[in-house]
Amino acid sequence: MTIYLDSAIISEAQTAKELGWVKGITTNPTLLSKTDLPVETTLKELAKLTNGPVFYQLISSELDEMVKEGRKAFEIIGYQTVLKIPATIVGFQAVTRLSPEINCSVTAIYSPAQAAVAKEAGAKYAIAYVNRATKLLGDGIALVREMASVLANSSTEILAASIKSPEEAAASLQAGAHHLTLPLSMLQAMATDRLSLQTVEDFNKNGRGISY
Ligand SMILES: O=C[C@H](O)COP(=O)(O)O
Repeated sequence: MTIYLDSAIISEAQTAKELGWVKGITTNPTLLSKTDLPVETTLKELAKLTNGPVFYQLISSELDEMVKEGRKAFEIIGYQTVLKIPATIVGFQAVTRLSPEINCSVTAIYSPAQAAVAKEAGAKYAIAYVNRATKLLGDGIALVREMASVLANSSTEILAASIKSPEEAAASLQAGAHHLTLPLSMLQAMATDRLSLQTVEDFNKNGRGISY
């Protein structure tokens, strides 16, 4: 299992790096629009702040343009590149073209059938937007479970995105997601429990330890 930061803000990537257990960064066009830096600069800086993958989502919608954009992203980010390619007919064509040379994910999957196509196209990751699916379809966790069933025994891994609570993050993993991507606030929330803080306070109040 791997947990990624879902952000294009450099200071957030720095904070996530300092957390130590965040293993990569996912972006999308909306997240990239939240910084004034040129996209190329942002992607290069994000890549410096993680040893893991940096996900870049293609914005072109025509096949040859998508292939060009994907190769350009690889030139900018390098070996850490994972392309996010939308789950559309042309998107799956682009995955088929690009996956032999660059790691690809299929993003915005809303059905187990699309997950099956992502696998056949050669995607390394199938991305489920859990909370959006709950809002649009009724049960985003069920979508992850159905995708896990379809992708069992394949090398295509499920990345759960659009997570709005620690409970939703844990439920996604229980349903079969291999990885999570979360905004910084959600990463911090996942690591925090009021009872843990209370318990530690109880131990430390009258407790003893080594001098250093
Ligand atoms: O790109 C993936 C994001 O995790 C989607 O999250 P969102 O539903 O909050 O936009």
